Amino acid sequence: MIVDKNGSPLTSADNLSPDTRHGMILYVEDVSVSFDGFKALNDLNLYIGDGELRCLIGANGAGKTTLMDVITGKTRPDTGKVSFGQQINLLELDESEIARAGVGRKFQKPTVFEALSVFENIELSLSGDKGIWTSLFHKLSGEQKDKIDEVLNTIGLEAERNYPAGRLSHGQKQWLEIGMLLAAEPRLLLVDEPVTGMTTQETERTAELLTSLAGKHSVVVVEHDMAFVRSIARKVTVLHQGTVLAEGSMDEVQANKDVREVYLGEEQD
Ligand SMILES: Nc1ncnc2c1ncn2[C@@H]1O[C@H](COP(=O)(O)OP(=O)(O)OP(=O)(O)O)[C@@H](O)[C@H]1O
Repeated sequence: MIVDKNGSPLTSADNLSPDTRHGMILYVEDVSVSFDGFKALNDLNLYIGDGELRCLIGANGAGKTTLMDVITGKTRPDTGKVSFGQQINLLELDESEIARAGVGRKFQKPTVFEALSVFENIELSLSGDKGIWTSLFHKLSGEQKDKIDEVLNTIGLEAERNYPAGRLSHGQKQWLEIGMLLAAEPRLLLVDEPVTGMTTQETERTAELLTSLAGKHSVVVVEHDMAFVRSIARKVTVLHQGTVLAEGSMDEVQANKDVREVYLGEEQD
């Protein structure tokens, strides 16, 4: 078995960066997923541009989580193709291989190590599968320290670098978790409902953070907070009954008759 520097087995996804020469980082084509005969995703097509920030909206049960689960390998579709760049077939990889290929996922609830400092939390995610003790007692290289500083700067937590993560506010924990993902340098970040439970100020800061990540990373944000979506999205995809109902700017989708009927109706004045 061939292993990488962390001792993890090498797979076809390692040493491969997604081929984005056509400007696309993610291709989801004709994907269907059934649970006991119920189609949670129904011939769904979604294309995410390299460096794009996309918002995914849709009522409860529209299929947003199932779609994220398919992209990250948690759920296998019955039919369809999912490709990372042009050449990496995500349906052939398991969840950890997909993460190592460069797809990061942030779940709604923050899961930081509360007793460890902000710095140590990021340090841990730099070191892959080595385990907590080896990671914390292993001497960091200058390059690794620079990387952690860069992440702290991006997420705006330099002043809190030595705080135990448990002392951070809810919003700061969410940013720290985004930072932990960034330490692994993902090309595509999937972010699930990042501003739930945040104060107005934290929500604004999160909008700035996610916007700043686009370009270097491609970011897909699932969110119910329409004001937040409006503040960050250039392009919005509306899911309904497991398929794409509409796609375009926030103004375009809000003006779309089908969208108004099934999803935004109650928000129109
Ligand atoms: N493991 C499962 N078994 C059976 N049905 C499921 C399963 N996972 C999801 N579903 C169903 O598939 C549909 C789509 O669910 P999904 O969680 O993807 O929607 P969602 O858009 O993420 O909704 P929400 O905004 O509430 O999180 C729902 O009707 C849900 O009940």
